[in-house]
Amino acid sequence: MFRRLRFLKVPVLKSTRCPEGGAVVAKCDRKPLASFRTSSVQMAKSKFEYVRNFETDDTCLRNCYIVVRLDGRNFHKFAETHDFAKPNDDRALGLMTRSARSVMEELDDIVIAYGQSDEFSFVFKRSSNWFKRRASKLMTHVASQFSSSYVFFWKDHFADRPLLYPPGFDGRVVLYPSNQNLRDYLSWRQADCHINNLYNTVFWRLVQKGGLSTVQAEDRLKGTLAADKNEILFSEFDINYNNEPLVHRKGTALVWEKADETTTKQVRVLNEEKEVTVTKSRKRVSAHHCDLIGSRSGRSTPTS
Ligand SMILES: Nc1nc2c(ncn2[C@@H]2O[C@H](COP(=O)(O)OP(=O)(O)OP(=O)(O)O)[C@@H](O)[C@H]2O)c(=O)[nH]1
Ligand SMILES: [Mg+2]
Ligand SMILES: [Mg+2]
Repeated sequence: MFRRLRFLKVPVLKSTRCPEGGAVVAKCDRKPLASFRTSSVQMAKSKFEYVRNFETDDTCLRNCYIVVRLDGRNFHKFAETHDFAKPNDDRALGLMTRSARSVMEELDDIVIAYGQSDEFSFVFKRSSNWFKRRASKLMTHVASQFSSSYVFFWKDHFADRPLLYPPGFDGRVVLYPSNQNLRDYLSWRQADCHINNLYNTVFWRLVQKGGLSTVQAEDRLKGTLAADKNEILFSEFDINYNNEPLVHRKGTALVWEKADETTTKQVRVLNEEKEVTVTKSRKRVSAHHCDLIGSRSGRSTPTS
């Protein structure tokens, strides 16, 4: 440490006694501290400043939707370690949604978010100039707000299950220049939700109720189409896949919606206390489990 200081030629401070009170004061045996600061500031502006040029410009192209997608790191293991229910754990899905809601409420310009399994996508409006559209700033703010919320709200969703280690989420930024591209992106993520959920629903039925081992269930489902899986569920387990919970089949979309909030207030009118009701229209994040794209009338009723 001291060797490093010597190398940097930092002035060495010596302690000395005040003649009056005996207090220890610092004394510099080279330049006064103020002049050292001035010269180091000058150096930072001149000699060292070139290092800034190593930073790459990651400004997102204007006029595009900016999508930040997060995905849980090694959540296969995380789900096993924390005994997530198979194939869907509603506590875990609720916690993902709670964390995504926090991202939307705390950060600017997110118009819609969509999540399923261990992932969530956040769509920034095309005109957003938040953090000068710098991809790294946007992505890291989303990832850190989401991760800290996931840990912060864990106990609200897993009351009797302690968090055993800190989870992590990776992030990526993708730009979509047209409405159609964005619609297709969201459709793609929702199709992924559907395909995985159908597979997982049949797979775990075969294991949990059908008495197959995981290897046998995998073999049974090899090469099957969606119609075959629906048929197995219906004929062997009396399950109509279309009646499975929407949140599992469609994932969760978060959007801003206006809602009226009514409060009561005490006011003094002509020296008399009166109670009045005040209604204000506020924007709040609401969750939907529906077809994101497709029939315009396919919107389901909000669940929260
Ligand atoms: N049991 C259970 N597991 C879940 C649930 N949600 C997510 N998972 C697990 O999380 C995994 C998410 O898949 P991926 O994101 O592709 O894989 P990963 O293990 O997170 O690996 P990386 O994302 O590559 O780090 C699933 O395969 C499940 O194992 C759930 O509700 N219940
Ligand atoms: Mg993952
Ligand atoms: Mg995933």
